[in-house]
Amino acid sequence: MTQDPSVTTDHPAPLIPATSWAIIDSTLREGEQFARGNFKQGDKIEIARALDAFGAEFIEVTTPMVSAQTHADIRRLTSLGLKAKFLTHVRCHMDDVQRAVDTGVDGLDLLFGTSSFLREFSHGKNIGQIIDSAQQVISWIKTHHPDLQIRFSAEDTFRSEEADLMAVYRAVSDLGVHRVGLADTVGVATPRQVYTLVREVRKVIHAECGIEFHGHNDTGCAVSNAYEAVEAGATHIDTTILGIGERNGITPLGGFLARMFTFDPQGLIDKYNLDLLPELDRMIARMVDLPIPWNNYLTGEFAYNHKAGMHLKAIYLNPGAYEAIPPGVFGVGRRIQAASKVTGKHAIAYKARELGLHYGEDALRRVTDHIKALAEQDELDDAHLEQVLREWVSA
Ligand SMILES: CC(=O)SCCNC(=O)CCNC(=O)[C@H](O)C(C)(C)COP(=O)(O)OP(=O)(O)OC[C@H]1O[C@@H](n2cnc3c(N)ncnc32)[C@H](O)[C@@H]1OP(=O)(O)O
Ligand SMILES: O=C(O)CCC(=O)C(=O)O
Ligand SMILES: [Mg+2]
Repeated sequence: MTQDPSVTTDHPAPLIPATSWAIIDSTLREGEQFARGNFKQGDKIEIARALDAFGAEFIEVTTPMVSAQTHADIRRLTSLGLKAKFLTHVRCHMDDVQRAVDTGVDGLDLLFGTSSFLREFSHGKNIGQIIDSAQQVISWIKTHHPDLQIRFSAEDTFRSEEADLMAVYRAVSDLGVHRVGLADTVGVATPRQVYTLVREVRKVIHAECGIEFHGHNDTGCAVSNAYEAVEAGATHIDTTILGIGERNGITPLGGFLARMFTFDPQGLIDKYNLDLLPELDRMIARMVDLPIPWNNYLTGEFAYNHKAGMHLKAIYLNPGAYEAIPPGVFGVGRRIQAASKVTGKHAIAYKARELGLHYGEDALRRVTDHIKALAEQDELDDAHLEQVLREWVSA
């Protein structure tokens, strides 16, 4: 195989520079809401260290209101001396905030549901009361803990009235939050809606106020929506390793990075230790006792499996012909599956050459057809292919 010429890191100006956004990895918050997310303190430390080694800029942890143990866990995490900044996700309520401020975190991610669903069935507050609570809580934090970053998110953003959202975002921006959050809590938003709303929000908040996007994957749009958010000017994207979270989860770290790599490969290579991604995915798969999905972005067992003859011919010449992202950058390998009924003579010739066998053109056609016929009968593996190639070369 030729050297991998598909790594193109010489874009003059990336379409979306990796410096324009940061990851808030929420495996230790949203991930704890996953059906099988039940991390003990040791697991949390392992996850936090792994995310830090990877280069995640922020690590979001569950609210200390959960329990005394969770409170102690957060204090332990923030004492590890990691480079990543810790944020804790708390209700917009004085009790929660006062409990959170002594955990050693760098910031508080406040939230309040603004949709009619959540106003009626979750907390019972109207928009005026939400703004009043935000004012009380944010002013208190800014007075007593001015070093803490503050983010305010309108939970269930995409089922909220736009006028309500703008009133809330304008108010919290005026109160001096560092970021506002848009949350697609039930995974219903379309990419276009995300793009449009981020642009609208940008108009009512201060220029230095960041925009965070949190997207669930109920309708399969979590990665696209995160991408559209960034394209529209979002500065922070929530991810979890393998996408774990409530129901079927949120934007997966690997999927989001795969998407963004195509716009600024060198930017991602500079920012993150991308080849640690497989370890992150394996770590969470082990902890939640589930396999990594076979079609997982980048790290799934078959994410880099190449099989069809037409593909294989080109792949041997330049893997970029059928790969958007070179696997080696993310610490994974590709697999050439030449032994199948959809194989072709170029793949078989290549395999033969690897074994030091030479086939003339006619013999190559014959052995290729034979291999295809065998594969029509039964699965063929590489060992069987090798055996056939050795037998037929002298036949
Ligand atoms: C979409 C998301 O993922 S949002 C984040 C979800 N995260 C969590 O729920 C964190 C884990 N949760 C917990 O440990 C518990 O739910 C606690 C400690 C937060 C609260 O527990 P409890 O006091 O037993 O209340 P419970 O969970 O039954 O009900 C939620 C309460 O939060 C209130 N609430 C809901 N959203 C908010 C908000 N944004 N700000 C303030 N209060 C809120 C509700 O009104 C309700 O309080 P009430 O009983 O006074 O009406
Ligand atoms: O705080 C946020 O922005 C997101 C909360 C959440 O998990 C959600 O809305 O799905
Ligand atoms: Mg969520």
